[in-house]
Amino acid sequence: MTDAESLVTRVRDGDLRLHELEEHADAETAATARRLYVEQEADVDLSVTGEYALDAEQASGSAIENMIGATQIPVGVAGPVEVAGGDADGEYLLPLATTEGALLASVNRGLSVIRSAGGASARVTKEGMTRAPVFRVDGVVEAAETVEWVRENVDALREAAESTTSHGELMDVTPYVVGDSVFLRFRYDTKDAMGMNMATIATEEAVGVVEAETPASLVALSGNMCTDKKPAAINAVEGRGRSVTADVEIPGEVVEERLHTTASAIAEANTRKNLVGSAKAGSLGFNAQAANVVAAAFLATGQDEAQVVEGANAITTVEERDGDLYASVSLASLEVGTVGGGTKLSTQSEALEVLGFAGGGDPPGSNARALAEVIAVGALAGELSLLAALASNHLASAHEDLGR
Ligand SMILES: CC(C)(COP(=O)([O-])OP(=O)([O-])OC[C@H]1O[C@@H](n2cnc3c(N)ncnc32)[C@H](O)[C@@H]1OP(=O)([O-])[O-])[C@@H](O)C(=O)NCCC(=O)NCCSC(=O)C[C@@](C)(O)CC(=O)[O-]
Ligand SMILES: NC(=O)C1=CN([C@@H]2O[C@H](COP(=O)(O)OP(=O)(O)OC[C@H]3O[C@@H](n4cnc5c(N)ncnc54)[C@H](OP(=O)(O)O)[C@@H]3O)[C@@H](O)[C@H]2O)C=CC1
Repeated sequence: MTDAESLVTRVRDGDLRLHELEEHADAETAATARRLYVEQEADVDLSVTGEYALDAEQASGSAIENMIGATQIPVGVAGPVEVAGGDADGEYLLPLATTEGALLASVNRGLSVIRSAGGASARVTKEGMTRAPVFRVDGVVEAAETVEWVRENVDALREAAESTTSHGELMDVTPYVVGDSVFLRFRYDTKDAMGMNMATIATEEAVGVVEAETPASLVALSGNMCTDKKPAAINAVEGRGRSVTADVEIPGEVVEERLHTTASAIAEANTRKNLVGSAKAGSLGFNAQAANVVAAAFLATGQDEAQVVEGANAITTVEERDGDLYASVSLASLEVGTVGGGTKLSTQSEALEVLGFAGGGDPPGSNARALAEVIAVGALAGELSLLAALASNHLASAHEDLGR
Protein backbone atom coordinates (compact mmCIF):
# COMPACT_ATOMS: atom_id res chain seq x y z
CA MET A 1 0.00 0.00 0.00
CA THR A 2 1.39 3.45 -0.98
CA ASP A 3 1.42 6.35 1.46
CA ALA A 4 -1.48 7.85 -0.45
CA GLU A 5 -3.53 4.64 -0.29
CA SER A 6 -2.93 4.29 3.44
CA LEU A 7 -4.12 7.90 3.94
CA VAL A 8 -7.32 7.07 2.03
CA THR A 9 -7.86 4.04 4.27
CA ARG A 10 -7.48 6.24 7.35
CA VAL A 11 -10.03 8.71 5.92
CA ARG A 12 -12.47 5.87 5.25
CA ASP A 13 -11.92 4.52 8.80
CA GLY A 14 -12.84 7.93 10.21
CA ASP A 15 -9.36 8.29 11.66
CA LEU A 16 -8.55 11.39 9.53
CA ARG A 17 -10.61 14.13 7.92
CA LEU A 18 -10.01 14.85 4.24
CA HIS A 19 -8.54 18.30 4.96
CA GLU A 20 -6.06 16.99 7.56
CA LEU A 21 -3.85 14.99 5.17
CA GLU A 22 -1.08 17.61 4.95
CA GLU A 23 -0.49 17.09 8.69
CA HIS A 24 0.54 13.48 7.94
CA ALA A 25 2.24 13.65 4.53
CA ASP A 26 3.88 16.09 2.15
CA ALA A 27 1.48 18.22 0.08
CA GLU A 28 1.87 16.19 -3.11
CA THR A 29 1.13 12.88 -1.40
CA ALA A 30 -1.85 14.49 0.37
CA ALA A 31 -3.23 15.74 -2.97
CA THR A 32 -2.70 12.29 -4.52
CA ALA A 33 -4.58 10.63 -1.64
CA ARG A 34 -7.46 13.06 -1.90
CA ARG A 35 -7.64 12.56 -5.67
CA LEU A 36 -7.71 8.79 -5.15
CA TYR A 37 -10.52 9.21 -2.65
CA VAL A 38 -12.56 11.41 -5.03
CA GLU A 39 -11.91 8.99 -7.94
CA GLN A 40 -13.34 6.15 -5.86
CA GLU A 41 -16.26 8.16 -4.45
CA ALA A 42 -17.34 9.67 -7.79
CA ASP A 43 -16.22 6.71 -9.93
CA VAL A 44 -14.18 8.95 -12.24
CA ASP A 45 -10.67 9.07 -13.67
CA LEU A 46 -8.75 12.18 -12.52
CA SER A 47 -5.42 11.28 -14.06
CA VAL A 48 -5.16 14.55 -16.06
CA THR A 49 -6.12 16.62 -13.02
CA GLY A 50 -3.22 14.89 -11.32
CA GLU A 51 -0.68 15.93 -13.96
CA TYR A 52 0.57 19.32 -12.90
CA ALA A 53 3.86 21.13 -12.73
CA LEU A 54 3.19 23.61 -9.93
CA ASP A 55 4.64 23.10 -6.48
CA ALA A 56 1.91 21.45 -4.38
CA GLU A 57 3.64 22.54 -1.18
CA GLN A 58 3.51 26.18 -2.23
CA ALA A 59 -0.04 25.97 -3.58
CA SER A 60 -1.58 24.19 -0.63
CA GLY A 61 0.26 26.46 1.78
CA SER A 62 -1.33 29.67 0.53
CA ALA A 63 -3.58 29.29 -2.51
CA ILE A 64 -5.87 26.28 -2.01
CA GLU A 65 -7.19 23.88 0.61
CA ASN A 66 -8.24 20.25 0.01
CA MET A 67 -6.11 20.22 -3.13
CA ILE A 68 -6.63 17.33 -5.56
CA GLY A 69 -4.59 18.59 -8.53
CA ALA A 70 -4.76 21.49 -10.97
CA THR A 71 -7.16 22.73 -13.60
CA GLN A 72 -5.31 23.71 -16.73
CA ILE A 73 -6.32 26.73 -18.79
CA PRO A 74 -4.53 27.33 -22.08
CA VAL A 75 -2.34 30.41 -22.00
CA GLY A 76 -1.37 32.41 -25.07
CA VAL A 77 0.39 35.63 -25.78
CA ALA A 78 -0.78 38.84 -27.47
CA GLY A 79 1.43 41.62 -28.76
CA PRO A 80 4.06 42.96 -28.71
CA VAL A 81 2.80 46.46 -28.14
CA GLU A 82 4.50 49.70 -27.22
CA VAL A 83 3.20 51.22 -23.97
CA ALA A 84 4.16 54.71 -22.82
CA GLY A 85 2.93 54.63 -19.24
CA GLY A 86 3.74 56.29 -15.95
CA ASP A 87 5.51 53.06 -14.92
CA ALA A 88 5.26 50.71 -17.92
CA ASP A 89 7.64 51.91 -20.59
CA GLY A 90 8.62 49.83 -23.59
CA GLU A 91 7.43 46.93 -25.69
CA TYR A 92 5.35 44.23 -23.99
CA LEU A 93 3.98 40.76 -24.71
CA LEU A 94 0.75 40.16 -22.76
CA PRO A 95 0.07 36.59 -21.53
CA LEU A 96 -3.65 35.72 -21.54
CA ALA A 97 -5.28 32.52 -20.23
CA THR A 98 -8.73 31.69 -21.57
CA THR A 99 -10.95 29.01 -23.06
CA GLU A 100 -12.80 31.45 -25.34
CA GLY A 101 -11.69 30.93 -28.92
CA ALA A 102 -11.21 34.19 -30.90
CA LEU A 103 -10.47 36.23 -27.76
CA LEU A 104 -6.71 36.12 -28.04
CA ALA A 105 -6.89 36.71 -31.80
CA SER A 106 -9.05 39.75 -31.16
CA VAL A 107 -6.72 41.27 -28.55
CA ASN A 108 -3.76 40.43 -30.75
CA ARG A 109 -5.36 42.23 -33.69
CA GLY A 110 -6.13 45.25 -31.49
CA LEU A 111 -2.56 45.35 -30.18
CA SER A 112 -1.12 45.05 -33.68
CA VAL A 113 -3.26 48.01 -34.77
CA ILE A 114 -2.13 50.01 -31.73
CA ARG A 115 1.45 49.06 -32.61
CA SER A 116 0.98 50.33 -36.19
CA ALA A 117 -0.21 53.60 -34.64
CA GLY A 118 3.02 53.91 -32.61
CA GLY A 119 1.73 52.45 -29.34
CA ALA A 120 -0.66 53.52 -26.59
CA SER A 121 -0.35 55.81 -23.58
CA ALA A 122 -1.49 54.67 -20.13
CA ARG A 123 -1.58 56.15 -16.63
CA VAL A 124 -2.67 55.07 -13.18
CA THR A 125 -4.53 58.16 -11.93
CA LYS A 126 -5.57 56.96 -8.47
CA GLU A 127 -4.75 54.01 -6.25
CA GLY A 128 -5.75 52.54 -2.93
CA MET A 129 -7.15 49.27 -1.64
CA THR A 130 -10.14 49.61 0.66
CA ARG A 131 -11.65 47.73 3.57
CA ALA A 132 -14.81 49.13 5.21
CA PRO A 133 -15.92 47.62 8.53
CA VAL A 134 -19.46 48.26 9.81
CA PHE A 135 -20.09 49.29 13.45
CA ARG A 136 -23.24 49.37 15.58
CA VAL A 137 -24.10 52.56 17.54
CA ASP A 138 -27.24 53.55 19.51
CA GLY A 139 -28.41 56.13 17.01
CA VAL A 140 -27.47 59.27 15.14
CA VAL A 141 -25.94 61.04 18.18
CA GLU A 142 -23.42 58.25 18.75
CA ALA A 143 -22.89 57.94 15.01
CA ALA A 144 -21.94 61.63 14.80
CA GLU A 145 -19.68 61.28 17.86
CA THR A 146 -17.89 58.33 16.20
CA VAL A 147 -17.48 60.13 12.88
CA GLU A 148 -16.08 63.22 14.60
CA TRP A 149 -13.59 61.17 16.59
CA VAL A 150 -12.43 59.34 13.46
CA ARG A 151 -12.00 62.60 11.52
CA GLU A 152 -9.83 64.03 14.33
CA ASN A 153 -7.78 60.89 14.98
CA VAL A 154 -6.70 59.49 11.62
CA ASP A 155 -3.10 59.56 12.85
CA ALA A 156 -3.92 57.18 15.73
CA LEU A 157 -5.67 54.86 13.29
CA ARG A 158 -2.70 55.09 10.94
CA GLU A 159 -0.27 54.16 13.70
CA ALA A 160 -2.32 51.09 14.64
CA ALA A 161 -2.93 49.97 11.04
CA GLU A 162 0.65 50.42 9.91
CA SER A 163 1.99 48.46 12.90
CA THR A 164 0.91 45.28 11.04
CA THR A 165 2.75 45.88 7.75
CA SER A 166 6.12 47.10 6.58
CA HIS A 167 4.78 48.08 3.14
CA GLY A 168 1.19 49.24 3.56
CA GLU A 169 0.32 52.90 4.27
CA LEU A 170 -3.08 54.15 5.43
CA MET A 171 -4.11 56.95 3.06
CA ASP A 172 -7.51 58.00 4.44
CA VAL A 173 -10.62 56.87 6.29
CA THR A 174 -14.02 57.91 4.94
CA PRO A 175 -17.03 57.57 7.26
CA TYR A 176 -20.60 56.81 6.08
CA VAL A 177 -23.65 56.73 8.39
CA VAL A 178 -26.92 54.86 7.85
CA GLY A 179 -29.19 55.11 10.92
CA ASP A 180 -27.46 53.21 13.72
CA SER A 181 -24.76 51.77 11.44
CA VAL A 182 -21.40 53.48 10.88
CA PHE A 183 -19.14 52.39 8.00
CA LEU A 184 -15.48 53.42 7.92
CA ARG A 185 -13.87 52.99 4.49
CA PHE A 186 -10.10 52.58 5.11
CA ARG A 187 -7.97 53.13 2.00
CA TYR A 188 -4.36 51.92 1.78
CA ASP A 189 -1.41 52.30 -0.52
CA THR A 190 -0.51 48.60 -0.78
CA LYS A 191 2.54 49.11 -3.05
CA ASP A 192 3.07 46.02 -5.26
CA ALA A 193 0.47 43.87 -3.48
CA MET A 194 -3.17 43.75 -4.55
CA GLY A 195 -3.46 44.20 -0.82
CA MET A 196 -6.69 42.62 0.35
CA ASN A 197 -5.07 40.50 3.07
CA MET A 198 -2.78 43.38 4.02
CA ALA A 199 -5.69 45.88 4.26
CA THR A 200 -7.87 43.46 6.19
CA ILE A 201 -5.21 42.69 8.80
CA ALA A 202 -4.28 46.38 9.18
CA THR A 203 -7.94 47.43 9.50
CA GLU A 204 -8.59 44.88 12.24
CA GLU A 205 -5.85 46.55 14.30
CA ALA A 206 -7.32 50.03 13.73
CA VAL A 207 -10.81 48.79 14.61
CA GLY A 208 -9.54 47.97 18.11
CA VAL A 209 -8.68 51.66 18.57
CA VAL A 210 -12.08 52.79 17.27
CA GLU A 211 -13.86 50.47 19.69
CA ALA A 212 -11.71 51.62 22.60
CA GLU A 213 -12.21 55.34 21.94
CA THR A 214 -15.79 55.63 20.63
CA PRO A 215 -19.23 54.15 21.42
CA ALA A 216 -19.08 52.09 18.21
CA SER A 217 -18.99 48.27 18.35
CA LEU A 218 -17.73 46.23 15.42
CA VAL A 219 -20.36 44.09 13.69
CA ALA A 220 -18.36 42.94 10.67
CA LEU A 221 -14.81 43.69 9.52
CA SER A 222 -16.16 43.93 5.97
CA GLY A 223 -19.38 45.93 5.77
CA ASN A 224 -19.71 45.71 1.96
CA MET A 225 -18.87 49.37 1.41
CA CYS A 226 -15.32 48.25 0.54
CA THR A 227 -16.73 46.91 -2.01
CA ASP A 228 -14.97 43.61 -2.74
CA LYS A 229 -16.19 41.18 -5.42
CA LYS A 230 -19.66 42.65 -5.89
CA PRO A 231 -20.81 45.09 -8.60
CA ALA A 232 -20.91 48.51 -6.85
CA ALA A 233 -21.17 52.11 -7.94
CA ILE A 234 -18.77 53.23 -5.17
CA ASN A 235 -15.91 51.46 -6.99
CA ALA A 236 -16.90 52.97 -10.33
CA VAL A 237 -16.97 56.48 -8.83
CA GLU A 238 -14.26 56.44 -6.13
CA GLY A 239 -12.00 53.75 -7.63
CA ARG A 240 -10.48 50.72 -5.89
CA GLY A 241 -7.11 49.09 -6.45
CA ARG A 242 -5.72 51.03 -9.42
CA SER A 243 -7.79 53.45 -11.51
CA VAL A 244 -6.12 53.28 -14.90
CA THR A 245 -6.72 54.78 -18.35
CA ALA A 246 -5.18 53.87 -21.71
CA ASP A 247 -5.65 55.73 -24.98
CA VAL A 248 -4.48 55.75 -28.57
CA GLU A 249 -4.89 57.72 -31.77
CA ILE A 250 -4.98 55.58 -34.92
CA PRO A 251 -4.57 56.95 -38.46
CA GLY A 252 -7.70 56.50 -40.59
CA GLU A 253 -5.86 54.42 -43.21
CA VAL A 254 -4.69 51.95 -40.53
CA VAL A 255 -8.29 51.60 -39.33
CA GLU A 256 -9.47 50.83 -42.86
CA GLU A 257 -6.65 48.49 -43.77
CA ARG A 258 -6.36 46.55 -40.49
CA LEU A 259 -9.87 46.78 -39.03
CA HIS A 260 -11.87 46.72 -42.31
CA THR A 261 -14.04 49.67 -41.33
CA THR A 262 -13.85 53.42 -40.66
CA ALA A 263 -13.22 55.61 -37.64
CA SER A 264 -16.76 57.03 -37.82
CA ALA A 265 -18.36 53.55 -37.98
CA ILE A 266 -16.39 52.44 -34.87
CA ALA A 267 -17.31 55.67 -33.08
CA GLU A 268 -20.98 55.19 -33.89
CA ALA A 269 -20.91 51.55 -32.73
CA ASN A 270 -19.28 52.69 -29.48
CA THR A 271 -21.84 55.44 -28.85
CA ARG A 272 -24.91 53.37 -29.62
CA LYS A 273 -23.68 50.12 -28.04
CA ASN A 274 -21.28 50.95 -25.20
CA LEU A 275 -22.82 54.25 -24.09
CA VAL A 276 -26.53 54.28 -25.06
CA GLY A 277 -27.03 50.51 -24.86
CA SER A 278 -25.26 50.25 -21.50
CA ALA A 279 -27.25 53.23 -20.12
CA LYS A 280 -30.54 51.69 -21.24
CA ALA A 281 -29.51 48.35 -19.69
CA GLY A 282 -28.60 50.00 -16.37
CA SER A 283 -25.09 48.57 -16.73
CA LEU A 284 -22.09 49.57 -14.60
CA GLY A 285 -19.77 48.63 -17.47
CA PHE A 286 -19.88 51.02 -20.43
CA ASN A 287 -17.60 48.85 -22.52
CA ALA A 288 -17.74 45.86 -24.88
CA GLN A 289 -15.48 43.19 -23.41
CA ALA A 290 -13.14 44.64 -20.78
CA ALA A 291 -14.01 41.63 -18.56
CA ASN A 292 -12.62 39.28 -21.21
CA VAL A 293 -9.15 40.82 -21.17
CA VAL A 294 -9.10 41.47 -17.42
CA ALA A 295 -10.16 37.87 -16.66
CA ALA A 296 -7.64 36.33 -19.07
CA ALA A 297 -4.80 38.53 -17.77
CA PHE A 298 -5.84 37.82 -14.15
CA LEU A 299 -5.78 34.05 -14.70
CA ALA A 300 -2.41 34.18 -16.46
CA THR A 301 -0.70 36.39 -13.87
CA GLY A 302 -2.16 34.99 -10.63
CA GLN A 303 -4.61 37.71 -9.68
CA ASP A 304 -7.77 37.00 -7.64
CA GLU A 305 -10.20 35.93 -10.35
CA ALA A 306 -13.31 37.04 -8.42
CA GLN A 307 -12.12 40.64 -8.68
CA VAL A 308 -12.92 40.61 -12.39
CA VAL A 309 -16.26 41.94 -11.06
CA GLU A 310 -14.58 45.28 -10.26
CA GLY A 311 -12.09 45.01 -13.13
CA ALA A 312 -14.95 45.18 -15.62
CA ASN A 313 -15.99 48.58 -14.25
CA ALA A 314 -14.78 50.37 -17.39
CA ILE A 315 -15.87 53.09 -19.78
CA THR A 316 -14.77 53.10 -23.42
CA THR A 317 -14.83 56.31 -25.44
CA VAL A 318 -14.24 56.60 -29.18
CA GLU A 319 -14.31 59.60 -31.46
CA GLU A 320 -13.37 60.44 -35.01
CA ARG A 321 -10.72 63.17 -35.23
CA ASP A 322 -10.33 64.38 -38.84
CA GLY A 323 -10.70 60.87 -40.21
CA ASP A 324 -8.43 59.35 -37.55
CA LEU A 325 -9.67 57.39 -34.55
CA TYR A 326 -9.20 58.37 -30.90
CA ALA A 327 -10.10 55.62 -28.40
CA SER A 328 -9.72 55.26 -24.64
CA VAL A 329 -10.64 52.83 -21.93
CA SER A 330 -10.78 53.81 -18.24
CA LEU A 331 -10.84 50.99 -15.72
CA ALA A 332 -11.99 52.48 -12.41
CA SER A 333 -11.13 49.60 -10.12
CA LEU A 334 -8.45 47.24 -11.41
CA GLU A 335 -7.16 45.25 -8.42
CA VAL A 336 -3.74 43.85 -9.30
CA GLY A 337 -0.51 42.91 -7.59
CA THR A 338 2.87 41.48 -8.54
CA VAL A 339 3.62 40.06 -5.07
CA GLY A 340 1.44 37.94 -2.81
CA GLY A 341 -1.63 35.80 -3.49
CA GLY A 342 -1.50 33.65 -6.64
CA THR A 343 1.38 35.64 -8.17
CA LYS A 344 3.83 33.30 -6.38
CA LEU A 345 2.68 30.17 -8.24
CA SER A 346 5.17 29.04 -10.84
CA THR A 347 3.25 29.51 -14.11
CA GLN A 348 1.71 32.77 -12.93
CA SER A 349 5.09 34.08 -11.84
CA GLU A 350 6.53 33.08 -15.24
CA ALA A 351 3.78 35.11 -16.94
CA LEU A 352 4.73 38.12 -14.81
CA GLU A 353 8.35 37.57 -15.85
CA VAL A 354 7.31 37.71 -19.53
CA LEU A 355 6.02 41.20 -18.75
CA GLY A 356 9.08 42.03 -16.65
CA PHE A 357 6.98 42.78 -13.54
CA ALA A 358 7.46 39.74 -11.27
CA GLY A 359 7.91 40.57 -7.57
CA GLY A 360 8.39 43.89 -5.86
CA GLY A 361 9.13 46.98 -7.95
CA ASP A 362 11.74 49.68 -7.49
CA PRO A 363 10.31 51.91 -6.13
CA PRO A 364 7.69 49.71 -4.39
CA GLY A 365 4.36 49.94 -6.18
CA SER A 366 5.85 50.55 -9.63
CA ASN A 367 5.51 46.93 -10.79
CA ALA A 368 1.82 46.73 -9.85
CA ARG A 369 1.09 50.08 -11.54
CA ALA A 370 2.97 48.97 -14.67
CA LEU A 371 0.94 45.74 -14.77
CA ALA A 372 -2.28 47.78 -14.49
CA GLU A 373 -1.17 49.97 -17.39
CA VAL A 374 -0.37 47.05 -19.70
CA ILE A 375 -3.66 45.29 -18.87
CA ALA A 376 -5.47 48.57 -19.66
CA VAL A 377 -3.78 48.67 -23.08
CA GLY A 378 -4.84 45.03 -23.60
CA ALA A 379 -8.42 46.02 -22.72
CA LEU A 380 -8.21 48.93 -25.17
CA ALA A 381 -7.08 46.48 -27.89
CA GLY A 382 -10.02 44.19 -27.14
CA GLU A 383 -12.43 47.13 -27.36
CA LEU A 384 -11.02 48.28 -30.70
CA SER A 385 -11.05 44.83 -32.28
CA LEU A 386 -14.54 43.89 -31.12
CA LEU A 387 -16.06 47.28 -31.98
CA ALA A 388 -14.47 46.99 -35.43
CA ALA A 389 -15.82 43.44 -35.84
CA LEU A 390 -19.28 44.69 -34.92
CA ALA A 391 -19.03 47.73 -37.19
CA SER A 392 -18.00 45.51 -40.11
CA ASN A 393 -20.38 42.68 -39.11
CA HIS A 394 -17.58 40.15 -38.56
CA LEU A 395 -18.43 38.98 -35.01
CA ALA A 396 -20.43 35.86 -35.85
CA SER A 397 -18.07 34.72 -38.61
CA ALA A 398 -15.00 35.20 -36.41
CA HIS A 399 -16.48 32.94 -33.75
CA GLU A 400 -17.60 30.39 -36.37
CA ASP A 401 -14.01 30.24 -37.63
CA LEU A 402 -12.09 30.34 -34.33
CA GLY A 403 -14.44 29.73 -31.43
CA ARG A 404 -16.16 26.37 -32.04
C1 LIG B 1 -10.95 37.09 -35.30
C2 LIG B 1 -10.48 38.43 -35.87
C3 LIG B 1 -9.23 38.90 -35.08
C4 LIG B 1 -10.10 38.23 -37.32
O1 LIG B 1 -9.78 39.51 -37.87
P1 LIG B 1 -9.19 39.69 -39.33
O2 LIG B 1 -8.85 41.11 -39.46
O3 LIG B 1 -10.11 39.05 -40.32
O4 LIG B 1 -7.90 38.77 -39.22
P2 LIG B 1 -6.59 38.69 -40.06
O5 LIG B 1 -6.39 37.26 -40.41
O6 LIG B 1 -6.57 39.73 -41.15
O7 LIG B 1 -5.47 39.10 -38.96
C5 LIG B 1 -5.43 40.39 -38.37
C6 LIG B 1 -4.68 40.33 -37.07
O8 LIG B 1 -5.50 39.65 -36.09
C7 LIG B 1 -4.64 38.81 -35.26
N1 LIG B 1 -5.04 37.39 -35.48
C8 LIG B 1 -5.87 36.89 -36.40
N2 LIG B 1 -6.04 35.57 -36.27
C9 LIG B 1 -5.26 35.20 -35.23
C10 LIG B 1 -5.01 33.95 -34.59
N3 LIG B 1 -5.59 32.80 -35.00
N4 LIG B 1 -4.17 33.95 -33.52
C11 LIG B 1 -3.57 35.10 -33.10
N5 LIG B 1 -3.78 36.31 -33.68
C12 LIG B 1 -4.62 36.36 -34.73
C13 LIG B 1 -3.22 39.10 -35.69
O9 LIG B 1 -2.72 40.19 -34.93
C14 LIG B 1 -3.41 39.52 -37.13
O10 LIG B 1 -2.37 40.36 -37.59
P3 LIG B 1 -0.99 39.70 -38.16
O11 LIG B 1 -0.20 39.30 -36.94
O12 LIG B 1 -1.38 38.50 -38.99
O13 LIG B 1 -0.35 40.80 -38.91
C15 LIG B 1 -11.58 39.53 -35.80
O14 LIG B 1 -12.69 39.21 -36.62
C16 LIG B 1 -12.08 39.84 -34.42
O15 LIG B 1 -11.37 40.35 -33.56
N6 LIG B 1 -13.37 39.59 -34.16
C17 LIG B 1 -13.96 39.92 -32.86
C18 LIG B 1 -13.92 38.73 -31.96
C19 LIG B 1 -13.99 39.18 -30.51
O16 LIG B 1 -13.65 40.29 -30.13
N7 LIG B 1 -14.41 38.28 -29.67
C20 LIG B 1 -14.37 38.58 -28.25
C21 LIG B 1 -15.30 37.81 -27.52
S1 LIG B 1 -16.96 38.40 -27.72
C22 LIG B 1 -17.60 38.32 -26.10
O17 LIG B 1 -17.24 37.46 -25.36
C23 LIG B 1 -18.35 39.46 -25.55
C24 LIG B 1 -19.66 39.94 -26.18
C25 LIG B 1 -19.54 40.06 -27.70
O18 LIG B 1 -20.78 39.11 -25.84
C26 LIG B 1 -19.80 41.31 -25.48
C27 LIG B 1 -20.84 42.21 -26.11
O19 LIG B 1 -22.05 42.05 -25.83
O20 LIG B 1 -20.41 43.10 -26.86
N1 LIG C 1 -8.40 38.71 3.56
C1 LIG C 1 -9.39 39.02 2.74
O1 LIG C 1 -10.44 39.51 3.15
C2 LIG C 1 -9.24 38.78 1.29
C3 LIG C 1 -8.15 38.12 0.79
N2 LIG C 1 -8.01 37.94 -0.55
C4 LIG C 1 -6.79 37.25 -0.96
O2 LIG C 1 -5.72 38.08 -0.52
C5 LIG C 1 -4.56 37.76 -1.27
C6 LIG C 1 -3.92 39.04 -1.68
O3 LIG C 1 -3.67 39.79 -0.53
P1 LIG C 1 -2.33 40.63 -0.45
O4 LIG C 1 -2.38 41.41 0.81
O5 LIG C 1 -2.12 41.35 -1.73
O6 LIG C 1 -1.21 39.50 -0.48
P2 LIG C 1 -0.51 38.65 0.69
O7 LIG C 1 -1.41 38.38 1.80
O8 LIG C 1 0.13 37.51 0.00
O9 LIG C 1 0.54 39.69 1.27
C7 LIG C 1 1.48 40.31 0.51
C8 LIG C 1 2.60 40.76 1.45
O10 LIG C 1 3.79 40.86 0.70
C9 LIG C 1 4.69 41.69 1.40
N3 LIG C 1 5.45 42.46 0.40
C10 LIG C 1 6.72 42.19 0.03
N4 LIG C 1 7.15 43.05 -0.91
C11 LIG C 1 6.12 43.91 -1.15
C12 LIG C 1 5.93 45.00 -2.02
N5 LIG C 1 6.89 45.42 -2.87
N6 LIG C 1 4.74 45.64 -2.02
C13 LIG C 1 3.75 45.25 -1.20
N7 LIG C 1 3.87 44.22 -0.32
C14 LIG C 1 5.04 43.53 -0.31
C15 LIG C 1 3.86 42.59 2.32
O11 LIG C 1 4.24 42.28 3.64
P3 LIG C 1 4.15 43.36 4.82
O12 LIG C 1 2.69 43.72 4.95
O13 LIG C 1 4.65 42.61 6.00
O14 LIG C 1 4.97 44.54 4.45
C16 LIG C 1 2.41 42.15 2.01
O15 LIG C 1 1.58 42.21 3.13
C17 LIG C 1 -5.02 36.95 -2.46
O16 LIG C 1 -4.68 35.60 -2.25
C18 LIG C 1 -6.52 37.12 -2.44
O17 LIG C 1 -7.17 36.04 -3.04
C19 LIG C 1 -8.91 38.45 -1.43
C20 LIG C 1 -10.01 39.11 -0.98
C21 LIG C 1 -10.29 39.27 0.41
